Amino acid sequence: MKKIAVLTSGGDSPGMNAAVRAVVRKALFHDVEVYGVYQGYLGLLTNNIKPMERGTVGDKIQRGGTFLQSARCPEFKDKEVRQKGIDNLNALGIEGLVVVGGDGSYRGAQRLSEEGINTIGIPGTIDNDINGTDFTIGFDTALNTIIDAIDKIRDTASSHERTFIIEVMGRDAGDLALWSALAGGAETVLVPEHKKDIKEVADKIQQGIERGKKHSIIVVAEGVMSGDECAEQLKKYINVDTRVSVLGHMQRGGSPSGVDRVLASRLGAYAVELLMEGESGLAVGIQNNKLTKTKFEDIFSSQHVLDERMFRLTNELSI
Ligand SMILES: Nc1ncnc2c1ncn2[C@@H]1O[C@H](COP(=O)(O)OP(=O)(O)OP(=O)(O)O)[C@@H](O)[C@H]1O
Ligand SMILES: O=P(O)(O)OC[C@H]1O[C@](O)(CO)[C@@H](O)[C@@H]1O
Ligand SMILES: [Mg+2]
Repeated sequence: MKKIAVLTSGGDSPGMNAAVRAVVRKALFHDVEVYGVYQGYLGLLTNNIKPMERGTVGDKIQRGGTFLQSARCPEFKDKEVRQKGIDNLNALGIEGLVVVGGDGSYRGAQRLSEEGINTIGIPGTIDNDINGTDFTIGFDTALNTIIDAIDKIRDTASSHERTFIIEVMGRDAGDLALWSALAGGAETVLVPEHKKDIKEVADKIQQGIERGKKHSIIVVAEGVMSGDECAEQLKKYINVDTRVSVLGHMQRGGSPSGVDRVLASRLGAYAVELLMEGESGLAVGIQNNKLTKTKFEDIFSSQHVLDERMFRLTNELSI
């Protein structure tokens, strides 16, 4: 393998730059040429592909976002459209591709691998919703951003004896909501994986007030309902002063944590090693602190599941 390329795709996540840096530096270390594809799969189609040197990824490890930029490119699901991207890679003599992204990006990577480009996925999403890895790059940073917000909101919630509803990201996956609720000491967490009766939530808050609690914090994943809707529903059962905080895209930004930088560096280098060994159609990950590789078909064979023990623990500790 003499030439490879790397791209970032889907929602950006802190640590994507560190992953790209690792891919570039590891490849150059082994005298493999590296290209950067800008704007994810869209850049493959528009031929926005440029050679990268060691210096291209200098001063990037600490930066949030992705300097390669990202895109949602729905037309990439079309085989004929994808062929244009494959032709662009072939024209440059690029034999291997590293895709840093989430589950949707992996679908595209799987197709490319079936259609003749050796492709390896790296899990880069704040959602932590990918099978085959305990953690995705960006989850730890986003989690800490949310915890910081919860801690600050708790101060003002307590001063004013208010119930705060904090809406966090997660359309289908409750990991960010669950982990932040546990770490932030929230009273209740609402995740897409579990239906929860709002009356039960209201009863719990009422019991807390009766025990002398000065504030309550509810973390709701956006996929369950909006923070405003949650407040509306709560009002049907309990008369408390509520406020809603929607954390939004701030959760996706910021300098990556040490954990995310190290994870990104390890996974980026491992992806290059696998390409050099002629591997394709799989994604790298970390399980029990060991680097692992999993075929895309195995990753997609089951749904990502929430840690049920952690879910129960969060409820037990917040009573
Ligand atoms: N079935 C598919 N076939 C080919 N390409 C796909 C497919 N699904 C998604 N993609 C490509 O992957 C891109 C990213 O997917 P998506 O928007 O779902 O984000 P993601 O990678 O899951 O990241 P995140 O969930 O963190 O935002 C899509 O815009 C599209 O270009
Ligand atoms: O930036 P966009 O396209 O609005 O996407 C937001 C979504 O992306 C994610 O951050 C990552 O998939 C989700 O948690 C969120 O719902
Ligand atoms: Mg996704």
